[in-house]
Amino acid sequence: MALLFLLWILLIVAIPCSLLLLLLSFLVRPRPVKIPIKGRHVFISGGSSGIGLSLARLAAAEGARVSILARSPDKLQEARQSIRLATGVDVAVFSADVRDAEAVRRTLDEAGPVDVLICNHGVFVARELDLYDVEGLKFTIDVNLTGTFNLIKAALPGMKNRGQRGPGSIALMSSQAGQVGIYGHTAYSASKFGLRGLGEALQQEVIVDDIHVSLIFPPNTETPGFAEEIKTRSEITSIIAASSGTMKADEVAMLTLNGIKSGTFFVTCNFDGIMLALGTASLSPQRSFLVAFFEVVGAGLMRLVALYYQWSWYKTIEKWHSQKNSK
Ligand SMILES: NC(=O)C1=CN([C@@H]2O[C@H](COP(=O)(O)OP(=O)(O)OC[C@H]3O[C@@H](n4cnc5c(N)ncnc54)[C@H](OP(=O)(O)O)[C@@H]3O)[C@@H](O)[C@H]2O)C=CC1
Ligand SMILES: CCCCCCCCCCCCCCCC(=O)[C@@H](N)CO
Repeated sequence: MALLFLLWILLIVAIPCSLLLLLLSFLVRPRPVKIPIKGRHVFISGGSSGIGLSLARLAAAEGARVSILARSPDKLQEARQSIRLATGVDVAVFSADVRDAEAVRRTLDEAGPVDVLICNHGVFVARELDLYDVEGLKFTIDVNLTGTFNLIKAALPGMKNRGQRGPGSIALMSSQAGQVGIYGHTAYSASKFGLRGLGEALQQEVIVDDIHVSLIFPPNTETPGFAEEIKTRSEITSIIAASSGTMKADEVAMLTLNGIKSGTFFVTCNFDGIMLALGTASLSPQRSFLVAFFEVVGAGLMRLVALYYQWSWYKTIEKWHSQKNSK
């Protein structure tokens, strides 16, 4: 009897799964790639603080030639000093506002050809849309989205003419708020969702140049920017964003760099991020047939988990408003 049961399991589970794995190992595109960091030019925007500073320190420690860009010259010098103290490596610093396309172009010309571009800069002021002024909405989109276009546009010619310097990478620092809309983050989520469309389209355009795109999706991360954000954001934003916990900048940086090195398109940072990636896979590229397997077999369950989170969030919103109205 037990033997029959085992045979039955083999027939209806193991064989279809094996066939699916075989099919996916043929289908997944683009093909897997490894991106070296040692001896390569890694250019990091927003590299003077938070996740970007951790990334710069990590890349320098791994033997990369590192350039960091940000607006404040003082913060850049402090960052340069802290990286030198931590790694003994002297990084190049460039002061420019990513919204200024001409300044970004001049910066990338001066920095020289880039092998790994990490578009990490970002601003995030959480506020309900009707309390946001138009300038504030425009500022968020201009920095987070248009600024990223400016960086890629300026870096791409040099990246395409790398010669025999191996595969290149363009990494876009998104957020879990770029996978699901978050209360109080209308402009921010719009800007981060925009990075996904940019990344998916760009990967199709630059695969021929052996350039590989990664999108990074951190949860709340302990950084100076986050410290500012939590001072003013709504309680609802805090409750919803807390669904995925809070990570350290060094942890996110290590996962980011590992994701870039392994050519991963969706780089997740925690278990909630893995569920989010499975739940939002849609038509995104996938290089790993194993991850593709879980995307295929897990899609239905992830939708159920997502509906639970939506139920929980709308319950929170309803409760918050009823408490506010009862005061
Ligand atoms: N912290 C978090 O909870 C999370 C952050 N992220 C994302 O990670 C990235 C880094 O965030 P985090 O480390 O927290 O941010 P920080 O505020 O700590 O650092 C932001 C960096 O970006 C630079 N920057 C900001 N605006 C511009 C601009 N217009 N031009 C050039 N550089 C600019 C800042 O330097 P300067 O001000 O001198 O220009 C600074 O170096 C962002 O894209 C953010 O959206 C994603 C998920 C969670
Ligand atoms: C399919 C099932 C999904 C289950 C998991 C859902 C959890 C989502 C939580 C979203 C948290 C968003 C944090 C944004 C952090 C951020 O970017 C701001 N701090 C500004 O930087």
